[in-house]
Amino acid sequence: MRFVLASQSPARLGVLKAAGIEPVVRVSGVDEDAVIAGLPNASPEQVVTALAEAKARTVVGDLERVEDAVVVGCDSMLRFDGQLVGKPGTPEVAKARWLKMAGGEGTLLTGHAVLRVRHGVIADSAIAAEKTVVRFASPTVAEIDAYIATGEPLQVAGAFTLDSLGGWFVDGIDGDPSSVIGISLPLTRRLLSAIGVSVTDLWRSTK
Ligand SMILES: Nc1nc2c(ncn2[C@@H]2O[C@H](COP(=O)(O)OP(=O)(O)OP(=O)(O)O)[C@@H](O)[C@H]2O)c(=O)[nH]1
Repeated sequence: MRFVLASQSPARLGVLKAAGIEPVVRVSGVDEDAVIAGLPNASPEQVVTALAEAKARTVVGDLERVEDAVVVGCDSMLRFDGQLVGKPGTPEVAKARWLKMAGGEGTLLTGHAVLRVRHGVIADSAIAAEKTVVRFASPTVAEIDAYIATGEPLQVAGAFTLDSLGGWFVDGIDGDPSSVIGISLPLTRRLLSAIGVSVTDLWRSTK
């Protein structure tokens, strides 16, 4: 069975490979702003699951010659201070966010879409969001500036990482750590089971 990760995220790929999966990567290139614009009254969970599903569905057409595949799409955003935010985009936005985040907490939501695809046709799907509460430390302004200068915060949802430089500034989490990094292993296991796939079988499968 082919396992297709519809994401450019090196972190998602790393989590899956460390957990015994050898995904084929197919970047969806979905216009996330366009999807969000079409969801004016959606809840945060609805936004991240809609984005995850859009990403997964986008790559299905490439699989016409594949008899049996699983396609996984994900999307991560941070709910903080009453807002749902993705990547900061600029150093200025990253700094403004960190000045607010320091000493506080937010909820990192990751939407997951798991599709069963046979010869390019979606045979089954399972979609859900995982939530992890993140308690931020209180870095100094100089530490925030140094962190932003590395460029890392600009590449990630919520302008922080758990497993890289940002880890110095996270006091703790309540919930699934893999979901914060980009893909929840326990939730993905449950979604795979819902479409008739046992994750342990995937450990032995090749690309
Ligand atoms: N390493 C790491 N990456 C994180 C963390 N939190 C969020 N990210 C990354 O931030 C990015 C969130 O943006 P998304 O829009 O979900 O995904 P993307 O990177 O744009 O890639 P696509 O799935 O192709 O859209 C993902 O690459 C996540 O892996 C973290 O704690 N650690």
